[in-house]
Amino acid sequence: MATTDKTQQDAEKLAAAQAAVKFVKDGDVVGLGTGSTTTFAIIELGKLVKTGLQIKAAASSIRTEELAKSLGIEILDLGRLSQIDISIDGADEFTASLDLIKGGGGALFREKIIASLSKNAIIITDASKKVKELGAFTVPVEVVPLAYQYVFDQITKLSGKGILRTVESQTFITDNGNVIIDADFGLIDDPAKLASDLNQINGLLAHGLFVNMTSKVIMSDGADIIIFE
Ligand SMILES: O=C(CO)[C@H](O)[C@H](O)COP(=O)(O)O
Repeated sequence: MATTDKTQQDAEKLAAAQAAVKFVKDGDVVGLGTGSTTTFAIIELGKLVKTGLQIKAAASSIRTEELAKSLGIEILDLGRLSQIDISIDGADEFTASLDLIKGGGGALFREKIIASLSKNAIIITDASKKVKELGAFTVPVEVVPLAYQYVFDQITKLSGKGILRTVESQTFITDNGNVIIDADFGLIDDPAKLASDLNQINGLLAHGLFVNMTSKVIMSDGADIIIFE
């Protein structure tokens, strides 16, 4: 049963993170996601590194990179990697068929590159992220600023209601210097079709629908670890 209690949710995030880091082996190149759940995993990895685990990592955001470095995890240049052994990231929603919405933290573009490079793309979540159908959470869309109105209008043509993301009344700017449109498509019957339609839009750098990109979701519901694969 999903909870909204933060302490309980944090306990679930930690449990999922601890289960996920067990899949990391000596010598691995590890892709690190962004967000509160992934933060638990990065801290667990930092502890393992201090006790001798040898890994190198690629980060999906500046804040993840800073955290990882502060814990003694060596960071590689994501743009120079052809493959990542294992990645650990969070999600805003997931279904039993491993379709995801990501990008609540605004790191979706680099997260998608990491997932694309990963042999083993692991998503960790608390129980609140499991849904029957995606779409209660809006789909984040990263847009090159000069294409903003064009992309916004294309999203409207796909029956999406877009809102420019702001933080404290200021336009949110991604680590890549772009803006985010949070697009409400209602419940999404066919995530693969919507993902493909969004992929056709020029000026749209990345969207938060992750379809066929995940090896397993490790979810904690507080009592048990449940693995979807
Ligand atoms: O996609 C993401 C960031 O771009 C995060 O993984 C997603 O928003 C979940 O975050 P949290 O673990 O804080 O709930």
